[in-house]
Amino acid sequence: MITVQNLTKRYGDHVAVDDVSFTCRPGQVTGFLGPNGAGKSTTMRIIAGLTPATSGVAHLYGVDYRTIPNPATQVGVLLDASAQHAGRTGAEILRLAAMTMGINRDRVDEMLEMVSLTPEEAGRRVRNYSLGMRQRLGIAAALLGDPKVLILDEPANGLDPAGIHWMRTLLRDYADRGGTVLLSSHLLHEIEIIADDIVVIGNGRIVAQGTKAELLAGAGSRVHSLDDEALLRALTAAQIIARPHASGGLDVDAEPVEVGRAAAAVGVVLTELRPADGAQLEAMFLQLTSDTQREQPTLEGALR
Ligand SMILES: Nc1ncnc2c1ncn2[C@@H]1O[C@H](COP(=O)(O)OP(=O)(O)OP(=O)(O)O)[C@@H](O)[C@H]1O
Repeated sequence: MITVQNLTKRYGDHVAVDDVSFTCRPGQVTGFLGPNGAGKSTTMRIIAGLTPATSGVAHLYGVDYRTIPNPATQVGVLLDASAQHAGRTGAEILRLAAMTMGINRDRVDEMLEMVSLTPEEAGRRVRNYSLGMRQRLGIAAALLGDPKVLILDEPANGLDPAGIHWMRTLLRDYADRGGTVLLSSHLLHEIEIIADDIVVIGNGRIVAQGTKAELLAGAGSRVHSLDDEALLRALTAAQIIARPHASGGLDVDAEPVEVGRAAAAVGVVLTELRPADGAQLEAMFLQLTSDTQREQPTLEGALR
């Protein structure tokens, strides 16, 4: 369980984290979303005892990280996969960590196998690792002490699609066994699939939080039919707002059952009907953080 209460971090005049409060529940994956520079890493660093807060508290099971004896056996942290000693091999890094934690070295081989680093790769120096291999090693290090809480900053960074799928399964399994996961990611689709709870931060302030179901409730439907024009007319007649989607079909501000009813009433054949997905989280994210998004420069100048 992670409890963050009225957390503020100032760097000089700059407020990086501004009165932030949220809770991460055991058995759930909490997705932490926000644009670049929103304050995600700073918040996670404070929770993991690496940066002092200016005010407010960040507690793990009711206590400050820095007061936990042998914290790596309670809290697994992956904040920067490139922060490992580049001159050591993956296996050496894990063995040293196991020694520091006072845990059995057999666990190192178990973890290497779990993150799919082969013995040959584990014997290579980390400076020669790809980003995805570093992430796998970082995840192995975070899980080494069999902690109850995981704090992961952009763990999917650099992983290939199979790696992302693997991580998703791993974290789901971990949470299902009662673990608490706080996970930041820029991959909104990933968060949409894996997170149970979502916290959105913009400019250091929380702009939304809740269960994924709450935040995406009423997100509407995506529908494809053999006659979208007739369907659009039928929906409009039923006072349901709908608009054509850029890649075909319609986005509808109503639940699938209402769309199906309107289509059935006019005999339009549906080829696909489902609750709106990832695009909806993206729309929510962009809307909630619109004040804090950077301007997107056009390519005009660059292409000249
Ligand atoms: N040590 C520091 N000194 C001064 N400013 C800092 C320091 N660390 C972070 N900041 C500032 O605090 C703000 C929040 O940074 P943070 O790294 O927490 O954002 P983030 O949400 O993790 O961003 P990203 O998605 O780009 O990783 C930024 O404006 C950043 O420049």
